[in-house]
Amino acid sequence: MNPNKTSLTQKPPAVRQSPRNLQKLNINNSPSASTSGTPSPTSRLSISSPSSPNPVKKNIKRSSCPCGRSSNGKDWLIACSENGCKQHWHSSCGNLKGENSFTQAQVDCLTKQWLCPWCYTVPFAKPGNHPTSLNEISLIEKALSSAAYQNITDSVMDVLKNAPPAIDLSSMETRLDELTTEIKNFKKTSSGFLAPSTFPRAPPIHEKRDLNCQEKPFESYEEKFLADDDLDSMVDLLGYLKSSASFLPEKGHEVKLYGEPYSYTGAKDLDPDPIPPELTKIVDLLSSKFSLSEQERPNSILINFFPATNGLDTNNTHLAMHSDDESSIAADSKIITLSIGAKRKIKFEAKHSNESLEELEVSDNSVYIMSRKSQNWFRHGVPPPSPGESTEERFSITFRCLKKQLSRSILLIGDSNTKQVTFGSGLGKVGQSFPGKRIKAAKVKDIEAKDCVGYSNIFIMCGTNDLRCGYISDERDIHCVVETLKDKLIQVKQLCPEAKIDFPDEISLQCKRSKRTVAKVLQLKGFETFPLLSQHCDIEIVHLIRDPRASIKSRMDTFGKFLAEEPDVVDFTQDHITDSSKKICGEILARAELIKNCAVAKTRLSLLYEDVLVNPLEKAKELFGALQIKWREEVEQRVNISTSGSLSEGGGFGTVKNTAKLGQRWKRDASKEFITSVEQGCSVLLHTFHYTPMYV
Ligand SMILES: O=C(O)CCC(=O)C(=O)O
Ligand SMILES: [Fe+2]
Repeated sequence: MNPNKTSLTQKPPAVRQSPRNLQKLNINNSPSASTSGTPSPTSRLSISSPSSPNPVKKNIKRSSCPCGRSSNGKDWLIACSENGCKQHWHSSCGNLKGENSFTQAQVDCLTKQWLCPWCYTVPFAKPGNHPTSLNEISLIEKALSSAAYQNITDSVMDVLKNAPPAIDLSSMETRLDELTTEIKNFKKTSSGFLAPSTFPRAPPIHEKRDLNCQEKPFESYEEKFLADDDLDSMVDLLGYLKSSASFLPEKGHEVKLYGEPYSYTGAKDLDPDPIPPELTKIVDLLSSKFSLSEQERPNSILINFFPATNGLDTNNTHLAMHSDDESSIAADSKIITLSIGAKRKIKFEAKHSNESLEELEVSDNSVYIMSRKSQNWFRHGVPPPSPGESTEERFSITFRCLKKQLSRSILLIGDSNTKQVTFGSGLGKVGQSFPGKRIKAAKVKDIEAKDCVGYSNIFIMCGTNDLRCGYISDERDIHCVVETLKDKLIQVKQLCPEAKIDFPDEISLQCKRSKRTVAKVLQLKGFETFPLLSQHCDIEIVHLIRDPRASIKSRMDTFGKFLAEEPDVVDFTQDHITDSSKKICGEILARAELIKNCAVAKTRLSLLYEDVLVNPLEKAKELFGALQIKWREEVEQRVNISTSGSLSEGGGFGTVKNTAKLGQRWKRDASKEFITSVEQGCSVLLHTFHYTPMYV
């Protein structure tokens, strides 16, 4: 929880410093001129009332509001930024209701390009320009109805009221720089981050890097394992291998491999022989005795031969400390070792602390079992006998379950967006060539490093839900999410150093070619602080707006059954759809307004999702143009390929879609009752962005 939450709703102090081009009423010095020049039509603040009268300006003093009244110092007096105007207005007369909740920095930012009711012109396009605009009614008229505007204004004020107090931007900037470097470094090396600096909020929740596990260094040990007959045939096989010089030397011992090729550090290229009948019999015995499934059945057998020593050269009979942590060994399998010959000690140690653990003394005809997972926490080895100590020869026959394609194994840890990815065999499933599984983690805190053990590729796809939460109110909360994710990634990296780890770019992505950092933000609460941020960062905003009937349907389908688990999700039961839709649309409109008014952002662009789906190439070019990114042939090909497939290609996560059909799918899937409820709740948004209602 955000420890500062309560302070966010506190009333601002009674005495405030006057911001640039703002003055308290009754103070008579003239305002400083706006520095922003004439804004483009799309950058105009549209929360002023367009139906205000247009009184003659001449007789009104510039330092006082056209209403001619005093607000006794309770209201801000705001100067219009239009060069030829510069008229001052009480914020409430200028339809900036609730302005007392503004922090000074917010007022400063918002008023840079504020246009008063006299100068403001409507930024919306004429009806008929949008492909979904089928009727000829004057949408402008509808959009300009004062009720609609009041609704928007209220939404904006709602958001602003919950805005955080003014932040020490210089320290925030430092922290942001650090964070950018941290993310860059982490992406590059997938290792250490900088220590958190003095960031002006309660420190992020640093979860304990808990690398403890439920695994034991070895699971079981059993003596007198083979019956006499099986033992005799094993001894015969080992004698034959020795006499036929079949073992290949390694440091401190010799080896012979059967079955699936097993490669490990320090191994010469071992050319395996097929598993002989004597060993197949033992594999059968192990499988039934330890109830191994077909997926865990050993298919690779490595025999180690430890020569005898009379105590003179004890270093010729040992196996160095190591872990059998190769990704080719099935994640959930067991490593089983049968010992034949002299009694020897097996040493274990904890990898992350280097602590030595209890030794296991293995005798002739005994079996000990280690889990594959335990290999990421523990090392094991066969130490040489003490100098002067003599020992007879020993063989260890080690059984493993290997699969070549496991070197591409995948663990997908993700939120509900990933639930469509299914592993296994068959059409539409991932698994034939990329075996693996999905583990649910709705939020970053749910990521468990121990789940990653044994997988070659780890995809972590969650974070969106964290950013949507009610307690996210500004950048510092986002930092907390980033810090938690960072901690989790470090844990995973520590535990699975060999695994390739990838995580979503919901939070940030570096584009080297265009030298930009891209942040994809989904319904981010606290977006209103972006104007503040953008004073210190070079910000370009692309706002993608989607038909609320489609997006609410999609949210309902995704979260419908997660309501209890994710309390921040709005209520989508039929009786509440209208209210929930109203709330969602209010937030979207408020965000649209804030983006439009973010005077300092270099570029602001609004795109309708449906337009992008219908004309992907044209819209992509428009986007590249607006952001001044060079259009390239490869991009054109990419857009064409990914937007002209069949609708279902690749399933929900496919990267090829027939986008033209996609945008209209909600009409097929949603009921009339549902659409009607959403249209009732979203009438303002539908009209504002020229979506044609079906039933309301
Ligand atoms: O000989 C033993 O008991 C251990 C063998 C082993 O660790 C290995 O083959 O990887
Ligand atoms: Fe081993």
